[in-house]
Amino acid sequence: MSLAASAGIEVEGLVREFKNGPKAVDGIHLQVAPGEIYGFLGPNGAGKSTTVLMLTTLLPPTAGTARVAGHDILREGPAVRAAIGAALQEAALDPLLTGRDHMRLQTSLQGLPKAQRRARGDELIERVGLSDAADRKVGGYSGGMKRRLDLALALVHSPRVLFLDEPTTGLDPSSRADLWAEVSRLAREDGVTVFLTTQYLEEADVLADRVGIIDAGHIVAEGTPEVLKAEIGRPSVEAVPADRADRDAVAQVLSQFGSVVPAPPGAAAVRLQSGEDLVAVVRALDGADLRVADLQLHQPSLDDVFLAKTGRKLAAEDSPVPAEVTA
Ligand SMILES: Nc1ncnc2c1ncn2[C@@H]1O[C@H](COP(=O)(O)OP(=O)(O)OP(=O)(O)O)[C@@H](O)[C@H]1O
Repeated sequence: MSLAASAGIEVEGLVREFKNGPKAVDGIHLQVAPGEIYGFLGPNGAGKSTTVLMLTTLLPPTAGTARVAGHDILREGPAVRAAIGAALQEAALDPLLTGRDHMRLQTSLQGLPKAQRRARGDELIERVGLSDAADRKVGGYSGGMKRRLDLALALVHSPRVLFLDEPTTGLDPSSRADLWAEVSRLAREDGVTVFLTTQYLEEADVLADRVGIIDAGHIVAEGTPEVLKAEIGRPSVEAVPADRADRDAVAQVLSQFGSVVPAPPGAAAVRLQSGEDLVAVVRALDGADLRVADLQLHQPSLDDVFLAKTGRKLAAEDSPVPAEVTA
């Protein structure tokens, strides 16, 4: 078995049809390499959770199969479950137990030797930033704290593959950024393969090495966020001259770098011929003795990708971008 197969995910023609319901997942193929963060992006009802339930062996597929960490989800369920960790949408937390109680139960359920349970629980509680709240009942935790505890519980047995189903839905930007940083660290430092579903464009964009966009049970686009966006179109650059009277002169200089696109009053913009041109634009403006108050590069977004593939916008409202992620 190849290394890729042993710690990654390989999905072949996976289908799930619900009785009297839709074909929630309609023949998807995908591969996730070991240590890769794969962002599974799609609107409500696209088939993301159904896919995760099948890959974690909680729901049998109608057709097709998959190998997770080298094990077939149909024939080797126990081996799959031993290799994976999962934080799903319905976190099974008991409001009357503390965070530390949950860790104690989970370390025991996962069969950790008694002598190691306490230390492993404390280590993970600290890693997800819950040390101060560890002895409080979970009923009093915020949504973000519950998500973080859920992540810690999923990590108890050091899984090689981690499934996160919409891990940051409903979280405030700072809790979201904390969780992104931890997921990023798990992949980069510990080599954990991460399959993460999300409705948030920025989450997929910032966190995922590769993104699969799912709509109505079909994967409509797949690739690195950069490549997907590059397929849609080149970035545009918009300049606001320091002196409004220079607008036409600035537009003239910009036009050497691409085709003119609409810009707000007082500004000029072009769609660049290549993504590398911003420095050249600055030099050219400088060379023409034109000062700019603002110069911005607008990259096409994953929403543009979704729009191009499905004819619809993915999200009317999206999450704000957290300040920093330590990727
Ligand atoms: N148990 C079920 N019985 C019947 N239909 C179902 C069942 N579970 C999911 N579906 C349907 O399958 C489709 C895909 O649902 P799924 O939960 O996988 O989507 P999702 O992309 O995870 O959406 P969300 O972002 O809302 O969680 C939806 O139309 C949903 O209504």
